[in-house]
Amino acid sequence: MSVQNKFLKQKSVGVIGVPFSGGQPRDGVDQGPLKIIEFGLLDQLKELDWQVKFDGHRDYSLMQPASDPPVGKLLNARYVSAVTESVASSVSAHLKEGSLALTLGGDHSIALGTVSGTMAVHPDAGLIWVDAHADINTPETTESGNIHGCPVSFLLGIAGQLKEFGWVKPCLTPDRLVYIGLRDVDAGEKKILREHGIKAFSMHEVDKYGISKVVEMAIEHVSPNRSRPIHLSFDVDALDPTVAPSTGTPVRGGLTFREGHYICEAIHETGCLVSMDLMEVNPSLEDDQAVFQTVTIGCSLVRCAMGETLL
Ligand SMILES: NC(=[NH2+])NCCC[C@H](N)C(=O)O
Ligand SMILES: [Mn+2]
Ligand SMILES: [Mn+2]
Repeated sequence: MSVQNKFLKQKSVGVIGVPFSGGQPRDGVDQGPLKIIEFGLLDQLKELDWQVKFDGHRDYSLMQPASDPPVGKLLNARYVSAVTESVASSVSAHLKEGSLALTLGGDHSIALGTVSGTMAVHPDAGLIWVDAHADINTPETTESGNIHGCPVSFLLGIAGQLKEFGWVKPCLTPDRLVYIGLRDVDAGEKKILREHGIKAFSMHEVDKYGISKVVEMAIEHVSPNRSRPIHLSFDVDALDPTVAPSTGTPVRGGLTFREGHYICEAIHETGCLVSMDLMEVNPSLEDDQAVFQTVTIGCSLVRCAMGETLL
């Protein structure tokens, strides 16, 4: 059974490859989008009857400033800011045309751009963040200084005013955010989640209620009665490292293959998905078999979110 999307004008998708790794220290995650496209994702989406518009892999390295000293603890702040600002306008452009926006990372700092771009067009959209990590550190709480651990705090407007990120508008409210898959949350992040009353289903809740109940509750939270558009930001490290090994910050005890796919299938069934990120696939980590496995799963997660069914 195919599901009609309530918020798209046509069954078309704009695909944005963001070969960027500046939000964290490990090289190779910038090769994620190239591998995913090489693996045939665009043809796979065409087979699902999507009209596919691929922006090409932009060379964001041209945006790297000659000098980018730390801003407080934050590393590569100017570079991350410039790249994500540009990603935001790419995402907005596709959404304004009535297409779905699909962004392939790259590290998760890129979601600062994708979510900003989505909210610019759909200001009431809900955000489902599937990840082992909450990525909600502020410039104050971050221990690593890696901005891929911080995008959500910027989106919520709790990161404080940094002139380097002057373009970022607080576009997200705590009631339109939900997490699935958390299991490695920093002490400062736990405090933020608590203080802002942010809904989060950690692996504990996945064990307790099962994935179908968790996803149902998560969807109902951000899009009551399927009333709001949904942005899905999927960090591949939400999956267990035995399932998706090639990623920069793996954490054991993650989602199974089916749990990850179930999330995407259920979100497709809402008919509300307008924007999706697939982040943190790093094809330079682990052996060829592991890379193949991770890239394959990345593609199948996207296909499921875009309507592939088992029957
Ligand atoms: N997108 C990710 N993989 N984030 C990992 C973040 C890890 C840690 N919480 C940090 O702030 O650095
Ligand atoms: Mn993560
Ligand atoms: Mn993440």
